[in-house]
Amino acid sequence: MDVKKYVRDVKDFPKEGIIFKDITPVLSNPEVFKFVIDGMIEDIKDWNFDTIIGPEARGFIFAAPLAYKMGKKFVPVRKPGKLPYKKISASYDLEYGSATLEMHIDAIEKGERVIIVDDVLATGGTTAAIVELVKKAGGIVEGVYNFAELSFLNPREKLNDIKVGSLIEY
Ligand SMILES: O=P(O)(O)OC[C@H]1O[C@H](OP(=O)(O)OP(=O)(O)O)[C@H](O)[C@@H]1O
Ligand SMILES: Nc1ncnc2[nH]cnc12
Repeated sequence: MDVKKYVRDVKDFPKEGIIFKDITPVLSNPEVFKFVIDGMIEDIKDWNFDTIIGPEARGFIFAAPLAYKMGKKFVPVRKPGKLPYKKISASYDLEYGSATLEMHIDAIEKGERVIIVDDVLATGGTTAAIVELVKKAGGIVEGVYNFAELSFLNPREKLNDIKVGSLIEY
């Protein structure tokens, strides 16, 4: 299946000069969404991890079904002020601005192996910030896996020697 047919380019959103990859046509077609989730699982089935971290908001859409189907623990990383308990935080730049992400202080145990799952890997800023959070908590990043990767923005440069995979690449 040509999954890219279901990703819509929206010019100048949310800022002039950005071509936004709109995933809603993937989500509105149950057959395509199933193909995508199953394909993502197939790609990472041999990775060695206990836990999937998903960043708010679009990361949740892919990370949670993967955690459910693979029988793994799910950890949400959220925008500031959303998590109720004690938190650790990291700030970062992304394609269209800068932001802070938070994770519960007890979300990950020392030595726990985690992967980070998101919809789009663009500059890599979001993922690099989550790697920092996992390291602060004493966890080990097994790898990073995305629905779509914007390789023309060179996100892997920010992620050094971390294993990176993506279902589709631009
Ligand atoms: O690689 P980067 O340059 O960091 O960009 C990728 C991030 O940007 C988007 O999230 P956004 O912060 O727009 O939030 P949303 O999921 O709530 O829409 C996307 O879902 C990724 O998490
Ligand atoms: N161009 C883009 N499209 C969709 N999500 C993004 N997150 C960062 N850059 C993006």
